[in-house]
Amino acid sequence: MPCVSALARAPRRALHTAPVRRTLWSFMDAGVYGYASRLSEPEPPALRRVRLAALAEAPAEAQKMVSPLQGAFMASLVRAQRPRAVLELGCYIGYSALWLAHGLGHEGRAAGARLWTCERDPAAAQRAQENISSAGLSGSVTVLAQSADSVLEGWDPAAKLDLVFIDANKSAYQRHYDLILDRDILHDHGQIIVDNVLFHGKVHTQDQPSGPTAALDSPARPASAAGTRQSRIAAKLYEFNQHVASDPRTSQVILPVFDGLMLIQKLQA
Ligand SMILES: C[S@@+](CC[C@H](N)C(=O)[O-])C[C@H]1O[C@@H](n2cnc3c(N)ncnc32)[C@H](O)[C@@H]1O
Repeated sequence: MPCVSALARAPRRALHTAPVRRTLWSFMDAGVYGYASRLSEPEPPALRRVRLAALAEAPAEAQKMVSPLQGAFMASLVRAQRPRAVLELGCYIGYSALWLAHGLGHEGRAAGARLWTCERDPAAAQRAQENISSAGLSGSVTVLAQSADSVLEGWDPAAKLDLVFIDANKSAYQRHYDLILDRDILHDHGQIIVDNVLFHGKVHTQDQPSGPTAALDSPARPASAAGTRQSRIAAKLYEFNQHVASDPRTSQVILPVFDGLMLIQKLQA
C-alpha cells in the first residue's frame, strides 16, 4: 500500500504528476503507480491546471477527482469505443468530464459525439461549467446542475447512451444502475464504468465465505469500523457489487486498480 510518507518524500515535480485521488487507498504500490503514471499518456495542460487549482484551493475536496492515471485510462476506453453519447453521474468541478471529452477527441466531437455530466451541488456545477467553457468544450459537453436521479428519470429512452460513468453518491449506485437498465436508456453492448467499487479496501472484507478455508479467506472486520460512515458506504457497495454480479442483463469485471473500477457491459436483450 502506498503511504503518505512516500508522497511526502517525493520531489515536487513528481508530486505534480502523482495521483491525486485515492493515493492512500490505491491497490497499487506508490512506486508502481508513479512509474505507470510517468509512462502513460501525459495529463493535458488544461486538465492539469484544473486539477492543481482544485488541489490548491481545497485539498481535501480535491480528493474527489479521479487521478490523472485513471483519467488517462478512461480516455483510452472512450477512444477505443468511440461513443456518440456519454453521461457522467457526479461531475464535481469537471475534471473527469474533461478526460472523457479528451477521449472523445476533436474528430469525435466534430462528428457529433456528446457528453452530459450532472452535479447536484450548484457551486461545483458552476465551477465545472467554467472549466468546460475555458477548455472550449461548451459545444459538446453539457453540465446539468441536477441530481443524477432526476437526470436518469427524465432521460428520453429514444436518445440511447453508449457509455455511462457512475461516480455520484455511493449509496445510490444501485438505484442509478437500475434506472439505467430499467428505463432502457443504454444501447445493447453499451458500457457503464463504476468508480470506487472496492472503496478503500473495505468492500471485499464484507464477504463471508463458508467452508473449511473460510477463516483464511475472510479477514476479520475490525470492530471499530462497524457503524462508521465508511463502513456503511462499504456495505452499500458490497450490496451493489452483488446486485450487478447476479444481474443477467449485464456482464461485468471488477478491476482492483485505483479505488476499484467496475466495467459493466449491457448484454443484448
Ligand atoms: C466523487 S465526486 C465526482 C468526481 C468527478 N467525477 C471527478 O472525478 O472529477 C462525486 C460528486 O457527485 C456529486 N453528487 C453526489 N450525489 C449526487 C447525485 N445524486 N446527483 C448528482 N451529483 C451528485 C457530489 O456533489 C460530488 O461533487
